[in-house]
Amino acid sequence: MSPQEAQPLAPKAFPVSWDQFHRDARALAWRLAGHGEWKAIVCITRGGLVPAAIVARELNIRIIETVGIASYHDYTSQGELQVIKEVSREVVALEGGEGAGVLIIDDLVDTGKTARIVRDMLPKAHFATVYAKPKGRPLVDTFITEVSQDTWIYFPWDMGFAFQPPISRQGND
Ligand SMILES: O=P(O)(O)OC[C@H]1O[C@H](OP(=O)(O)OP(=O)(O)O)[C@H](O)[C@@H]1O
Ligand SMILES: O=c1[nH]c(=O)c2nc[nH]c2[nH]1
Ligand SMILES: [Mg+2]
Repeated sequence: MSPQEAQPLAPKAFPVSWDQFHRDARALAWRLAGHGEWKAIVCITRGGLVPAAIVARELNIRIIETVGIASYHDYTSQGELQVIKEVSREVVALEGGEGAGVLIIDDLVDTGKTARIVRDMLPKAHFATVYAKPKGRPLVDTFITEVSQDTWIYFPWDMGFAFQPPISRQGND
């Protein structure tokens, strides 16, 4: 089901283009560059894959691990969180364990439930997202843009070009 067909989770829309996403993810890399050397990235799939690729390229990080968490269904509701793939033991054990020297990356933090689970897996890691909503913000160490809790962020990989009716025709049907 598309977000248009479904009853959206939030009334306000924040559409993000590929250009804007690339700029924001690069801005995140600039901010993280001041924190020293990262031994590895753990990206939260699937949304964390794209920002992780951009940050890894900018900061020359070569060890990229994934943790798979899913919770949102059809863009309409958040169900029970499912851990689909755990972090490998090798990455947990880096730098003495518990995620020290590890950078966790996701596209956004919303309620913070996903972030909580991954933080508990890697309590010493640094958690970074491109976007943050107020409820999840306390769980993130570094982010770029905050949007309000009643905003739904539309990522470029979820969108395509579509005809827009003229403003004069909208709401007149
Ligand atoms: O802060 P929360 O309320 O937990 O929500 C944030 C999470 O929700 C989205 O992932 P989703 O579960 O939709 O899976 P996906 O990354 O595979 O799209 C997003 O990529 C974050 O990982
Ligand atoms: O595409 C998305 N946009 C959002 O605002 C959001 N919040 C949780 N999960 C999300 N996925
Ligand atoms: Mg996700």
